[in-house]
Amino acid sequence: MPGGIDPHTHLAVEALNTESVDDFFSGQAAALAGGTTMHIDFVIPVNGSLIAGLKAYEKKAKKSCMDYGFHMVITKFDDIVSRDMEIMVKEKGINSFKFFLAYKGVLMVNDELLLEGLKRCKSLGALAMVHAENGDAVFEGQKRMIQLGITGPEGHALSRPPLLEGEATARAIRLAGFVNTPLYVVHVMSIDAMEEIAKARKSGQRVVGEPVVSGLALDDSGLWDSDFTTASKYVMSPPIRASGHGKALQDALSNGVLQLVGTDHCVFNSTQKASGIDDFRKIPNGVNGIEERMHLVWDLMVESGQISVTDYVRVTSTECARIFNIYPRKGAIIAGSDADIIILNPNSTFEINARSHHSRTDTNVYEGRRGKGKVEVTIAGGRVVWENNELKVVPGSGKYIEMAPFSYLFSGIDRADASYLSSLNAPVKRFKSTT
Ligand SMILES: NC(=O)NCCC(=O)O
Ligand SMILES: [Zn+2]
Repeated sequence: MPGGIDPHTHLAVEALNTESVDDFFSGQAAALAGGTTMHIDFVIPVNGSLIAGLKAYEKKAKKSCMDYGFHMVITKFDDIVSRDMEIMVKEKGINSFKFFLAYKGVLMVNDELLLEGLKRCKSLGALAMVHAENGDAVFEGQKRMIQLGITGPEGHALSRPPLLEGEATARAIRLAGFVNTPLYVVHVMSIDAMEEIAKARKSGQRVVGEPVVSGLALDDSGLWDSDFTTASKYVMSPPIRASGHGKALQDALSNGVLQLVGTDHCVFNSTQKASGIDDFRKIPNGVNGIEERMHLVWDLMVESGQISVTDYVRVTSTECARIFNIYPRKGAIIAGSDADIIILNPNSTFEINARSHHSRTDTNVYEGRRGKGKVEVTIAGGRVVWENNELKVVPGSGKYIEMAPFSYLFSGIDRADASYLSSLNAPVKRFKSTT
């Protein structure tokens, strides 16, 4: 089958945080060992400059051992950002931008900025992505937990409940509908958010919902573990939810309400996580998943009979290639496409643990998990890079994949705009009556 494409990773963020290029490569090695042959990574601008941000990331990525692409994060909006967004799309091969509705005072954008961003994305044919949690309310929830004396990792989940994810998802969807531009909701973690996506899609709105493997496979019980190292490894945002949400997200993936599976892979080791030992607000957010995604999605969804093998290929590879406009170069095994191929043995078993995984991080949120369906061979660009449990990666062999704007999600948007305009019956030509 075609190699996996992970639409949502933060390997470069990890490497920037630790100033260690090795962390970027260890994440990539993990990806290849897990059957993912391309990842799309988030670039967070340095000092608000998209161009400087991209340069910093490009430096890290030079010795990449696998194919990769970039999304770009927008944290402010002015004429310079607007121009830089155009450069990113027209010259740098970036066709999506992420807006954080959470992380108040750091990355969060308000509705005015989100609207400006949505309009700019639409004009460039770029896909707007949202991290959907109400950051103002999260801030309030965090204060509430601290006042209650809840300073440990469980306070993270308690301070940002599903309703805040549902609210922000609904708001982003409505604003994207108002602008009439496609919207991609990253890391959908709750029933509340999923139901907003279901409603919008039913009405015909172009909304893509991305569950991540942690949201599908885990529940929040780990956050209540009495060992801080164990509990803190599960801290990510939106939080891993109470039991019941994961199964609902699985159902939504199998019935088409949600379209593709990402990881949001963004790991911090236990020393980094320990910076929040006295205050959950200081625990860096993020969990692993890039090595586990293909295995766990197979085991959870195919082995259990919830989706077909064809649907597995769609949600782990093909749909991502189509949304980010790189199909059929990626996401397919046909003449002319890159020879990114994996062999997954459905009868072979896997067991996950931090001792044997390929990321440099020292914990794994799936520790001890066993299942069926193991990637035995990974071929990237026609070269075997993983076989007999052995990695054969060559630094520098990975290519930067440019992604063109105006994916299929934009087709017909202009006609919908035209019919909206003709439906207005305005402006009304008026005369002023004389009395
Ligand atoms: N999700 C998370 O906790 N970490 C990565 C950054 C983000 O996507 O919010
Ligand atoms: Zn996010």
